[in-house]
Amino acid sequence: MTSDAKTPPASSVSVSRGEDSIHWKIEPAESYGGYLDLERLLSAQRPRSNEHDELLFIIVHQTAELWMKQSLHELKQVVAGLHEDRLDTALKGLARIAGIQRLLIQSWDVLSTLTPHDYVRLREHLGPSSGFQSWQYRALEFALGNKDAGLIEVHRNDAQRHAELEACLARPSLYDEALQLLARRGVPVPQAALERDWRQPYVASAEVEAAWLVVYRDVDRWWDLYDLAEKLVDLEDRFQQWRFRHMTTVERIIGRKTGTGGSSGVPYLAKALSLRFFPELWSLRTQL
Ligand code: HEM
Ligand SMILES: N[C@@H](CC(=O)c1ccccc1NC=O)C(=O)O
Repeated sequence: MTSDAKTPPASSVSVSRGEDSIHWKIEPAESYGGYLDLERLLSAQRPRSNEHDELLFIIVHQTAELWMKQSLHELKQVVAGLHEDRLDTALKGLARIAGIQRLLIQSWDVLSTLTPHDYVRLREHLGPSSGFQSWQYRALEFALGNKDAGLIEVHRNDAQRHAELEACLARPSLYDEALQLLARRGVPVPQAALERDWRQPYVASAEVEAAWLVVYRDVDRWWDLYDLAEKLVDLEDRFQQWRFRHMTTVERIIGRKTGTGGSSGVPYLAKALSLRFFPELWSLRTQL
């Protein structure tokens, strides 16, 4: 690092608040912007139209993709934590993901300032592109347990992405790992849930519900598993809030138009609201 703290430029006296050890001469590569690669980050917004609102549209999506990247990174640690019986590690990651989810839910407040009038004009420039093609979103859904293999077909022309999603599909989900943990602790989990083809969608069963009921009926004995289960419910609750805000934001902006990705639009998004990552954690409540 090149610094010359002794000689702040005369013009800096009023702005340096009397701090005379500030590093004034910094090589760009070693600076804040260099470390964060801001040159690249801030030149990655390339609007296709002259519409004022297109920058917002791009930035909301790009920040969502960055937060999805961080969530996937945390989820890996959460799943590994469960796999290795390190529940504290798993809970720490889940708390961080919860913070990210709150941000993502709030970001709909910014995007819903986009009016239908402004959006139709920039929509013409989107072609067939759609959030439906977000491979990180699909990886998140798979990691959480919504194994809908057909949806990776849209990445068929991108061998690398396709292979990554295939790998993600073939790994046990967060819920699969939670059930393994339950079984290792001595809660009777049916074999069918412990040894299954991870690529297949998870199918809810009365036996798995009964296993969770063991935990929920004696929370003092199974406190850490109960705590984990409630954190999973929180996660799914917030995921649904995100889906719901997506759907309502879409409806207020494009109404009942079909989507650029080729789906029915709002009806397609509404169907996702009946999906469940951790079905028995919801159904067991009726039995308590
Ligand atoms: C003006 C704002 C938006 C509109 C009008 C919109 C519209 C839509 C529509 C109509 C679909 C259905 C697929 C299709 O295109 O046919 C969709 C899917 C999707 N959108 Fe958006 N969207 C918006 C903002 C966002 C944002 C900010 C994100 C964040 C990354 C996002 C992520 C997704 C994802 C992940 C899907 C696939 C959902 C699934 O398969 O369950 N969208 N969107
Ligand atoms: N499916 C949207 C288009 C869209 O939203 C979109 C297009 C390009 C990049 C991100 C998008 N956002 C989420 O789906 C529409 O039908 O208007």
